[in-house]
Amino acid sequence: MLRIAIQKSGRLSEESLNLIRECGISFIYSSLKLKTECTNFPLEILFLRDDDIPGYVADGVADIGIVGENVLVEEGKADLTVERLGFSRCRLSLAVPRGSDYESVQDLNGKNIATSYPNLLQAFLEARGVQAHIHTISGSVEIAPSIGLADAICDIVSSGSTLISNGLREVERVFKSEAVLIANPELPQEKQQILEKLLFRIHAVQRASRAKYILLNSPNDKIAEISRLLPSIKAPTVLPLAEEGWSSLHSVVNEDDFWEIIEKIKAAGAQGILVVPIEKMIV
Ligand SMILES: Nc1ncnc2c1ncn2[C@@H]1O[C@H](COP(=O)(O)OP(=O)(O)OP(=O)(O)O)[C@@H](O)[C@H]1O
Ligand SMILES: O=P(O)(O)OC[C@H]1O[C@H](OP(=O)(O)OP(=O)(O)O)[C@H](O)[C@@H]1O
Ligand SMILES: [Mg+2]
Repeated sequence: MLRIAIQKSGRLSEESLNLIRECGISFIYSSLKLKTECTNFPLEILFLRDDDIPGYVADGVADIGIVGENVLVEEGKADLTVERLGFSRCRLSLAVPRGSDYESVQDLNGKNIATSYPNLLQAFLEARGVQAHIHTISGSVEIAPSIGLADAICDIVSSGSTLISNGLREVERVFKSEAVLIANPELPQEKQQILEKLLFRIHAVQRASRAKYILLNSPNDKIAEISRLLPSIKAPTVLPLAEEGWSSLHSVVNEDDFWEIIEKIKAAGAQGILVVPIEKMIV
């Protein structure tokens, strides 16, 4: 049985649970239970505070875990990373009171900065030759300037609305983060095999989430041209339509390139274009 540690309650929790579910793994979830065994895969889930996850994985209390890169790097455990997961994207930023005359990072020399990420902040300031006083606090960092605790803050930003609500202005980006899967580097072979099975499923889910299945009708004399414009796993599928001279083309396109491809194939004569989500994708 492989043990995975995920955040009990917070910004990582829902998507961590979703990822496990999308891998076809079932479990009984109750917000009061701190541990659950999956029913159809050799996995046990531990629900923990996110800050504790890198330490537990490094010590082998949990075999693998899901945590924000910001916490992982802050704790000096980046080498545990196995896979970037693409959710809970955010940044660690420096912010100052909105009315402040801040111009460059040098203005922070000698200033007090409140943060929950002293190591990441120290490394950022050191690289720019800035010496500031770092006050480490564990939460509600955005309140610090308004209660006279600090001149600036360094905290997680996503939409920026917490900064705005607290009269702050983002001035420097210190670190970019997303959720990552981490693993103990010395897993016994049986656990390593379970991890590989899990990774195989995660890759299928990730690939599918970026891809769309596309179906379209094409005049037979345009099949070659449209096929050249369509990316695919191997080559597009071509099926005859009930109407003479027409075929249906099926393929897989990446979400990022999607609109550009649609424009081109439409111009080349494609009609009746349907785009549908893909649940799993194994290549
Ligand atoms: N607003 C946000 N948008 C996207 N991701 C975020 C956001 N805030 C935080 N994160 C990411 O999610 C992680 C967990 O954030 P959260 O605010 O739930 O942590 P926490 O309050 O320290 O939780 P815990 O109680 O488990 O210690 C962060 O370390 C960061 O990687
Ligand atoms: O830029 P925004 O979209 O406003 O998000 C940023 C906020 O989100 C996180 O806190 P969260 O809401 O998770 O609460 P917490 O303080 O309990 O961690 C983070 O610590 C910021 O305060
Ligand atoms: Mg925490």
